[in-house]
Amino acid sequence: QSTSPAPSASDAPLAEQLVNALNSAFGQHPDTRAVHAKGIVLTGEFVPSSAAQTVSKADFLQKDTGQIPITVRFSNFAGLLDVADNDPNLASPRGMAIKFEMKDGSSADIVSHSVNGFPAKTGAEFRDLFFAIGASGPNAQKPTPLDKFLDGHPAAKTFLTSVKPAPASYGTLPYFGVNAFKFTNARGDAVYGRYQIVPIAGEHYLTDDQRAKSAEDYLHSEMAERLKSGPVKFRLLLQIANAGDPIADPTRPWPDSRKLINLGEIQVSKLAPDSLVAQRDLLFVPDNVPDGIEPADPMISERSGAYAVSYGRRHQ
Ligand code: HEM
Repeated sequence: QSTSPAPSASDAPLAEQLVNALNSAFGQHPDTRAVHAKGIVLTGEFVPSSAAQTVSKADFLQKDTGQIPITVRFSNFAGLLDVADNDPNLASPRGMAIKFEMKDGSSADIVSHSVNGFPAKTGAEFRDLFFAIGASGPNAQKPTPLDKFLDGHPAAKTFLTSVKPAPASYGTLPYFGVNAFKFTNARGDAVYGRYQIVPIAGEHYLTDDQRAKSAEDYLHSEMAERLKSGPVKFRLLLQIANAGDPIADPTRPWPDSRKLINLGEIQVSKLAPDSLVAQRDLLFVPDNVPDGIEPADPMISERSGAYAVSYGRRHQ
């Protein structure tokens, strides 16, 4: 008979601790991701640019590969399936996860969200933040564990207290990969980069009044409506680090002046017939990358361990 570690046991593997920490904040629910639980699944294509192969020999970035089928999942933030799309706190940041499906059966994933930054520098810090959130319910004594955590972690405080306006559409938000990867081209030249995904329709947000009046599932119905007039398009960009830019600290965005390389166009064209069924089987893993791309920020493998644990728990 197997025994589960106590919720905050420090001798459990970090991946388990991370999911325990998320579960302490949101609860553990059947068939539900520990975080980014409510989402919609779509299919589409990625068309690599001719510049992409100058950055990396990764198979999905080669122009001569042609159009690559993709599966995309947009999501709200919280680990709760019933969070309203217009919830002012629990729905943001929004997520965009992409799976590039190669002809040989292999795949590559990008898992991004709608803020250029992160509240924690490392996996351990993320765990401590979420255990603090879990222990700071309405009946917690002041100062709460979260108050204390935020006092010592200014980046987390800024992230949690910054206003994140509700999007008009999942298709009118920019998304950011946040963690840095190393990209190597066929000549062996390497750069560090972070993904940025920019909506071709521009960025559009709701006013507070529009948000308050919008329906609980407005992002789903809006997407169905939007797709009637054609694919929803994004530009996949790579922001290139200058020497000295922080590679292993996602709380620190790189300056906007850094070089951006256009890697290609993402076209999201169709909603999956049954998102709930499709998303159950889907697992996006941040370190699922082909030859030519390597995780550079240690958080990428910490994340990947946690995603696998969450997948296991939601299939129990
Ligand atoms: C240590 C840091 C992090 C931890 C522990 C963590 C943990 C998780 C877990 C457990 C899941 C659920 C996976 C599943 O059940 O399939 C998840 C999903 C997700 N995470 Fe993270 N995450 C971290 C950092 C990030 C960052 C930096 C981003 C954005 C750049 C991000 C964006 C997302 C998105 C969009 C999803 C939903 C993926 C999907 O649609 O299946 N996470 N995360």
